[in-house]
Amino acid sequence: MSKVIKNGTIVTADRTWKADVLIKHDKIVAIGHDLHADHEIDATGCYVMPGGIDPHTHLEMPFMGTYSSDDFESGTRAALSGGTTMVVDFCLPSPGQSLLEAIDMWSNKSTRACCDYSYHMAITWWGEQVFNEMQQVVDKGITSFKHFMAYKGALMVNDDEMYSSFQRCAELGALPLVHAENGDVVAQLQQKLLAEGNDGPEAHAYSRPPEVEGEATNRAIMIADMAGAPLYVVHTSCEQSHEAIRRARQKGMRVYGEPLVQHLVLDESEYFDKDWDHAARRVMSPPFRNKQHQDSLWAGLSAGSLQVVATDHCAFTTEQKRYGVGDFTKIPNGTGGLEDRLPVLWTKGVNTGRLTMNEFVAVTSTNIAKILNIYPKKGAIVEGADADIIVWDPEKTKTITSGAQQSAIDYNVFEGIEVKGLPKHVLTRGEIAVENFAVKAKPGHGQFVGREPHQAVSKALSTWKELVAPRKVERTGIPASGV
Ligand SMILES: NC(=O)NCCC(=O)O
Ligand SMILES: [Zn+2]
Repeated sequence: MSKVIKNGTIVTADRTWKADVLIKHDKIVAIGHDLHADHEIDATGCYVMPGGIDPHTHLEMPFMGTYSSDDFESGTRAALSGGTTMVVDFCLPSPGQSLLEAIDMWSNKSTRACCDYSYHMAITWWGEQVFNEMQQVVDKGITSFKHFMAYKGALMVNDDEMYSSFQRCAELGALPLVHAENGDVVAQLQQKLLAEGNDGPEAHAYSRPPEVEGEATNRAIMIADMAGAPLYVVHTSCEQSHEAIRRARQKGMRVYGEPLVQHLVLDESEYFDKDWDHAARRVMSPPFRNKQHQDSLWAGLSAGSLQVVATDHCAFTTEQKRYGVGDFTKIPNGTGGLEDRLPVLWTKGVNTGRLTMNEFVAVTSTNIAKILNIYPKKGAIVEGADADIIVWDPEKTKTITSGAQQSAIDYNVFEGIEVKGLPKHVLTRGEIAVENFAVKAKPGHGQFVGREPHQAVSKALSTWKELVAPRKVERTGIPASGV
């Protein structure tokens, strides 16, 4: 069946204009005037934008002795309800486990996804098997690899492993990702705080100051540069980390930074709430920061030194958070955010003048589609693109409350925030998943999106690496050895 979106204003990362959008099956087939189809979607007073892409989610993730509570069904329903039409989750092999086995496990989990999805692969250990399997992982369309510099004794990799993995990424044209926090320093600070009797959720923030993030970000950038690889820094939360990214980009390095909507909007005072549950529900790594850091992140988005706003959606119930009563290091790290990312960012970004509408589209969709090499299939309103489209009503308001959310957990870190600007209709590859603000997502509709290595970036980096490679100087008249 064909569909046409009529009377709306199209907003993309580059421009804003009036036109109708014609959809056949799962694709956009025409953009123009006076287009007609079997089914008409009225977009009067609305903006028509590419569906959001959240490149950082953890659905049903085994972590800190439990599993994150949203699975691919509830997580992607939550995503669609807030205008996100694609998520990128993580295959997480346990130390020693085959990467290919981890892909099979995640493929079994994702069968009921309501929107399209892709994966990053986490590098949780290093060895010949991992080195070899990385090629097969890339061949299967997973072209980005996450490295945890934190979570010592669990997921953390050391510099030696990271350098080897980044070099392998460079060979394969893959993109390394880092969770940048100095895990050794964090582990020592945690023990010190506990020994001093600081066992509450506020100690989580004390144990992860911005310096541990700035140092790790800078280290990862330098290691990636030496390996000849680009670098994507996930959940950039502070000026120290942003500064390292900004400096690297000014030097011409291909480094990308991703703040989360939570870090942009929620600050460290959340951890000092008298209510233990309130504070623990907001425990995530890196932790929320103060207003100066938030200002730095907002500035980075409009200046272009930071490119993407994600959520790192990793939702735990209150009961799960209570595993850490008496020892903050046992509170499962992670917060939700998938369904609120776009409405909160629009309200706090576009409605305040911090972002233009076009910048909003860039940081929620188009930039990451380009970085992940899936543009313009995703992240664009052009003929031939997947019909992942939001019809956005800028006047619609709601107060965020956990009682009305799609996510499976029992609270919402944005509880009580009034948003203005919501998705009225959402299409996922041509299927209507939200109609007049009502969620109609279909489990099983989502498909895996395979990705190709980014040839242009890897060609540029390998050409440069070859030009500056060490070369033996051929000399005449070498003196005799002095021995
Ligand atoms: N960020 C967080 O606290 N939890 C999710 C896992 C991770 O990405 O670190
Ligand atoms: Zn992380």
